Amino acid sequence: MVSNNTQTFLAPINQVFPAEDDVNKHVEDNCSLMYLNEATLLNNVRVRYSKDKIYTYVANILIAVNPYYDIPKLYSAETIKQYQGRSLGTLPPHVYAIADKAYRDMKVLKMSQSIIVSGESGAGKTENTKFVLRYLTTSYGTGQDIDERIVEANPLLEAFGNAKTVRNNNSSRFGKFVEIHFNEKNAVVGGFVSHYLLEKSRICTQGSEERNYHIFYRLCAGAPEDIRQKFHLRSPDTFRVGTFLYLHTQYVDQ
Ligand SMILES: Nc1ncnc2c1ncn2[C@@H]1O[C@H](COP(=O)(O)OP(=O)(O)OP(=O)(O)O)[C@@H](O)[C@H]1O
Repeated sequence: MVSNNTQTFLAPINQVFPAEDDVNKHVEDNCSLMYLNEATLLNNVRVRYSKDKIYTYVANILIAVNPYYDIPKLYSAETIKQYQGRSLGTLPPHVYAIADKAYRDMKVLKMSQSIIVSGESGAGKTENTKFVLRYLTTSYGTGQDIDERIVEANPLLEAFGNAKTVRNNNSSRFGKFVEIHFNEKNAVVGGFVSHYLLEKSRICTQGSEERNYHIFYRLCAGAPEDIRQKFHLRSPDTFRVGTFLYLHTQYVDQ
């Protein structure tokens, strides 16, 4: 017999798991839960999310919930400073803490480090990857052009490889392997992005409620006159898709 104060119902014993009495209590690391099962883990993440604490650890893995709005100061310059050089777990869970751990491990172990970002469409992978890049270039850059160039390459890549889908207005339709290169003094000196499996079919056809790659609409809206003439650019509503396939291929190949 299970009771949640308002309702009592019967459940098979193999579907009933122990939980703490106070369902509003939350912890920064799921490993610290008194009872660890799927329900307590999800409840912990849910309670934290309701308090704008979108990050939770499972040891040195970070769970991020997409808040779909800008949480004040969560990614501010002050927050970046706070996380610099701090061990995982000394401050509230944050994607900056993961970035800093990777950086410190690279320095100490003198080995390349990888951060794997995974999740369903719209989970926040692209945004969190950008926060990691911003953190590393701001904290450990040389203060030269290259820092900004690494961060500012993203809008360009997104123009050609991101599109509106029914699940995400800015869905990445390609896989990305982002490298950040450091010199012997452990300062950021470069970057390299490899891309995989661009969804090329989207250039010709999109499902209803979905769109072509952002660059298509940007060109239709603001291309210089010579490009407008060359590719017969008009309003996107009247555009015949075949022409754009040629245009997109030309730009991507450059
Ligand atoms: N930490 C965050 N704070 C505020 N908004 C966020 C955050 N993470 C994600 N979002 C919002 O959610 C949207 C979708 O996130 P994002 O594009 O990162 O998902 P994704 O996992 O990369 O999806 P896809 O696999 O479709 O590319 C973003 O455009 C942004 O509006």
